[in-house]
Amino acid sequence: MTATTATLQTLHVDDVHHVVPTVQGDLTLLHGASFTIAAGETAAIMGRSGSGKTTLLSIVGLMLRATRGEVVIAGQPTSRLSDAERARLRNQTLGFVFQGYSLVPHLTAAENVALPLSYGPAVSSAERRAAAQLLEMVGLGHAARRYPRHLSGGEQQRVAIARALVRSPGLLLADEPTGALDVATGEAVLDLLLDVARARGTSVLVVTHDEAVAARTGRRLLIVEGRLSEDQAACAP
Ligand SMILES: Nc1ncnc2c1ncn2[C@@H]1O[C@H](COP(=O)(O)OP(=O)(O)OP(=O)(O)O)[C@@H](O)[C@H]1O
Repeated sequence: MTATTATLQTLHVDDVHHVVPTVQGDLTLLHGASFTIAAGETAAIMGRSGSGKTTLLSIVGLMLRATRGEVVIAGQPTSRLSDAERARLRNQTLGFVFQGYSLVPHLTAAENVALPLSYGPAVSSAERRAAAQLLEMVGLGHAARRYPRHLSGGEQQRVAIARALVRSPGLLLADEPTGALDVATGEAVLDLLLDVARARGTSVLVVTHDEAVAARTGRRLLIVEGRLSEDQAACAP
């Protein structure tokens, strides 16, 4: 891969297989998944419950090692990296949004957004300002001092989105980000996530089984029993 293509590809997944041992013998959860996400691209991974979506997202998010295949993030092949190197790359290049918000209950909204900054080098005043700005961007500047228990589900997910973007990741990974919200709130939160990510040039890979969520992204990948393909039906006129 040349340096130019590497910088244009936020993510390259090459022939990823994942096999887990079970009492009945080895179970293959992923059968050679391959795809590329370009810089600034938004895509959805769709599939039924149990098809392997979360397994694939965990591998892309460097939380799980694939049995075979390669995941290249921002031009960096990851399969041979140590756990510490993978953790560093994850903190530098990836942001995460989950269904359950996963905010720290005893920290305010502003403190939750700034939390990822504390994992790296000392926080600069510019980074603190950026965290405050992000809270404004998700429409919660007025709620900076509130604790998660005093925010609605939609508001908590907006805080989680701001937190995921605070270190300016190249790629945002979202696993069923609207799954715990009612339809209207979910749509508003997803639109916000995509708008804020686009404004910052961040690629987005969202796992969902919701057609309405997938329709808002630029591209759909379909996973059926661990086999991934482009969703051609979605591309049809
Ligand atoms: N470590 C494991 N050992 C055995 N089976 C596993 C393991 N991890 C996942 N599975 C199984 O692999 C399949 C795929 O799981 P995965 O969580 O990736 O599916 P999913 O598409 O995200 O499902 P959902 O939409 O319900 O969250 C499921 O049948 C799950 O039970």
